[in-house]
Amino acid sequence: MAEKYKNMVSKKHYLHSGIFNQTLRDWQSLKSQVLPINLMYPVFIIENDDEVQTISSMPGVCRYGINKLKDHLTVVVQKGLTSILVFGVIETLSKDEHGTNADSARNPVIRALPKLREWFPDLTIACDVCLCPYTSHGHCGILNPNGTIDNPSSIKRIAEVALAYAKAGAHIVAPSDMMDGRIGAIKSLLIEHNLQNSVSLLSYSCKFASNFYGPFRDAARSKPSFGDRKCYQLPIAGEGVALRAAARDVEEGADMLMVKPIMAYMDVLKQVKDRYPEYPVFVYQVSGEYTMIYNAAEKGVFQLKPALMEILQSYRRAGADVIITYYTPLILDWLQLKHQL
Ligand SMILES: NCC(=O)CCC(=O)O
Ligand SMILES: [Zn+2]
Ligand SMILES: [Zn+2]
Repeated sequence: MAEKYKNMVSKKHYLHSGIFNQTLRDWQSLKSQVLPINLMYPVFIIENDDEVQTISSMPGVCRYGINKLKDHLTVVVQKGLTSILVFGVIETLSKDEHGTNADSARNPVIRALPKLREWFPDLTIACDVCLCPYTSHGHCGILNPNGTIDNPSSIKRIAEVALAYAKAGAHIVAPSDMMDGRIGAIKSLLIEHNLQNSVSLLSYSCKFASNFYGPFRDAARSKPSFGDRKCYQLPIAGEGVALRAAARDVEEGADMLMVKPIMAYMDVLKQVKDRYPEYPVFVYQVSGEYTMIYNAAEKGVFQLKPALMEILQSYRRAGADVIITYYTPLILDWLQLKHQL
């Protein structure tokens, strides 16, 4: 008999009464909603304006020449896309010690920015700022002859590249290099050029030396030719140094912060958001996370849509304001469908 269990739940401890239909469930979850404004879409731009290249390590993701990117983005913008994060990828242009082609006139991002601004006047455009896709050694900064980071030269160069993207039309510059002092260097240079009111600075403040970047290095042709990035990207278990990195970037003038990757770093996200509630916090669902989820769905571990929405809502619940994800076009499709119901 269940009789004796009848009065076991006190009045205020019934939870079912708050969640028995979808609207009620949504009300319990409003702060973790995923809307178009919460998504930023990373795109790879190549030199040949009329080419599309598939990326074998990232099924469903392509690199686009600017004319092809126009067609692709036109569709996604119609579905509600609000922002993109642009990466340049070079093939025939040369790579050297200083990453000369990061901001040369022939750089695909420099060439694309004015066109993107013209074609998509309501789209907010962020540019990843780093040297690794453009240096002969594939590291994110300038190196000393012994292979260590030359930090002063690196931040001078990174700031120059950020300024070039800003001048070419980027609304947001997003340095991912992890050199010490780059946020301050970029902010000062932007102010010097009177861009303090029109260009925003999104810091990859907590970027870890992760195992999840593999497919991206193939996508962006940015693999280091020797060594690894452990001397400048954060140690994976380094909670304290990650929080110091966020604090420093706030101090140096970042407008927005980031935690990257995210799946294995949600505790860091939570702490960063709790410490800096007044700053928008971005998370980057990186290439390895993208591909891992894709492959799991392919193998029937779960259905892509409900599982991915569960993952994205968990990032919002943990404090993410914006999620940078290669799944953005697909998610926007789903969100549109939901509104048509
Ligand atoms: N600055 C971008 C990366 O370092 C990697 C992103 C990814 O793996 O998707
Ligand atoms: Zn880099
Ligand atoms: Zn990077």
